[in-house]
This record gives sequence, C-alpha cells and structure tokens, in this order.
Amino acid sequence: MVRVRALFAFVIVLTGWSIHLLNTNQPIENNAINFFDLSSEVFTIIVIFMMLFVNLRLASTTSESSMFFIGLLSLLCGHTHDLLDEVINIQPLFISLILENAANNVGVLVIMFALFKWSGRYKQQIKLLQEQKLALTSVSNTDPMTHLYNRRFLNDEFKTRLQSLNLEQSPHTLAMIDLDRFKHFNDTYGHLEGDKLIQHAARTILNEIREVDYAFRFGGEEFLVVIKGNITTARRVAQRIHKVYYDSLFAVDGLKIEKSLSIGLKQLDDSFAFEQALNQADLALYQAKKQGRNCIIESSTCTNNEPTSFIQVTLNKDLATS
Ligand SMILES: Nc1nc2c(ncn2[C@@H]2O[C@H](COP(=O)(O)OP(=O)(O)OP(=O)(O)O)[C@@H](O)[C@H]2O)c(=O)[nH]1
Repeated sequence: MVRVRALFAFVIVLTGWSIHLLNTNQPIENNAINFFDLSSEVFTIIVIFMMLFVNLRLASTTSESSMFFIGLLSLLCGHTHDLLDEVINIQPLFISLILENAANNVGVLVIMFALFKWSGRYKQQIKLLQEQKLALTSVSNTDPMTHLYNRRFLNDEFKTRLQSLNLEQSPHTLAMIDLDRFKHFNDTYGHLEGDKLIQHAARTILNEIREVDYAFRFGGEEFLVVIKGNITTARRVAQRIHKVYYDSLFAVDGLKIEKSLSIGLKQLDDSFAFEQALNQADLALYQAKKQGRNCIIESSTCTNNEPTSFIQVTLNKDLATS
C-alpha cells in the first residue's frame, strides 16, 4: 500500500513538473543541447529507476525502506526537471531551479538518513542472529534432562579441542561415572523417579567439578567427566563426587534412598588417542563394578603394549576441598 501511494505521488509530481516547465519557461537562444549533460542526466535517472524497482521488488515494509523510496522519488523529480530543461532547451524559472535543487538535496539527505537507520537495524539484526546462534548451539550441545554436555558435543567439538592441547603442559584425565544398581532402582520406584535420580546425580557432578572441567551425559545413567589435571587432581575430584553423591539426601515418598556410584579413571596420555583412553576408563569402571561397586578405580596403563592394571582408590572420608 505504501508503495502504491508513493508511486502515485511520483506520477503526480512528474506530471506537475512537466506541465510547469512546458507552460512557463522561455526557450534559450543560441544554446545547443549539451549531450554530455543530457546523457549523464539520463544515466542518473536510469539508476534511480533501477533502485526504485529493486526497492519495490524487495517489498520491505520497514520505515527505512519507505524513507529510501521517498528519497529516490525526490531525486527523480529533481533530475527529471533537469532532463526536461536539457531536452526542450529552455531557461527554467528561478523558482523552478530552487525547487529542483531542493528536490535533489532533500532526496540525498533522506536517502542518507534511511541508509544510516538501515545500518543501525542491520547491526541489531546481526547481534540478534548471533545470540540466536549461541542459544541454538547451546541447546544442541546440551542434554535436555541433565543440562550436561551431550555426546554430540563430545564427538563433534570437544575431541578436536583436546587435540590442540599439549598434554604434557596441561594434563587431562577421564572419569567414567555410573550409578550403581540403577535398574533395580528403576524397577522399584519407577522410571520417573529414575529420571529424578539421574538429574540429582548430574547436579552433584556439576557442583563438585571445577569451571575448567567438563561433564557429559554419556548414556542413560552413565557420565563422563573430563578433568583438567593429572591423575592426582582427578582422584580428588572423583573422591568428592563419590562422597557427596553417597551422602546427599534423595528421598522417594519421604523415604531416604541409599545410593552410590562407581568411577573409572584414566589419564589421557595422547590427545589423539581419546577413544583408547575412554576405553581404559570404561574398563576401570567395569572393574569397579566387579569389585562390588561404590568405589573408584584407576587404570594405570601408559601404552598399548603394557597390560592394564587397576588400582582401587582409598575412599577418603575427610576430603580436601581443593
Ligand atoms: N529412568 C531412566 N532410566 C534409564 C534411562 N536411561 C537408561 N535407563 C535405565 O538404566 C538401567 C541401567 O541398567 P544397567 O545397565 O543394568 O545398570 P545397573 O542396574 O545400574 O547395574 P550396575 O551398573 O551394574 O550397578 C536400565 O534399566 C535402563 O532402562 C533414563 O534416561 N531414565
């Protein structure tokens, strides 16, 4: 609708200019047509027409776009007036020259203002898109139930990030964590309570790791924590998670539930051998389950040639809060 009205206004103004010029101006004596001026005027008018056409085709309803359109119309009036002067070779009236300059200058100012406003809106939209992209990335990297990172993030991004690290300067350790006898809990209290216990465990893990560590939901009731530090640091973090989860209150129908988890630890020796280290951590976890659950086992192999050996971590009752 805005466009139709603007186009209508343009036709009216153009007709007005033409009648005005044809009726009131005097021919210039001995003044040949300046073809250079004429062609540059024609060129300008074609460009303005093309911009008007693009503006109409975009069919944008923003105020900037309407302003831009009006600026172009104003410019078109001024330049058409100039073109008519050239073609019919007449001396325009003073008032008509003032109007022509006013139309051109107002046109340029309005267009500049519209572009200025456009650039502001464009910047805002880019910012909004960046925020949306961040939000989407965060959603696609996160497990909706526990809000921990998911395996997609682990496989698509995290492993590559690890590969850029120098593990000698910045050692990292993997901790595989699994809730004990969870099937029994599920069967006894139901799937919904099972979900709540998984969320409770995830919260405990998140509370006990540091900002530099990463926690992933690896599977149903299985978690992976990538701890920044060597096995000694990782042992402390694992002991904290183990103890806090064991001591924490989780009740179903007002009844306190006894619960525990098992942890398998393996320090990363080679950032490109993540899968092997993960396998070792998993084996250590399996060993923890075999030894009766509710414990932490370290895998101590350094190379593929050495046989795997497992060490049970003594459960420290008075944990240091490092
Ligand atoms: N409520 C709930 N249960 C799940 C979810 N994902 C997996 N499970 C259940 O978790 C149970 C895992 O059982 P198991 O792998 O046998 O492990 P477990 O009973 O904890 O035994 P251990 O690991 O040997 O102590 C299965 O019964 C799955 O159905 C989930 O998102 N929510």
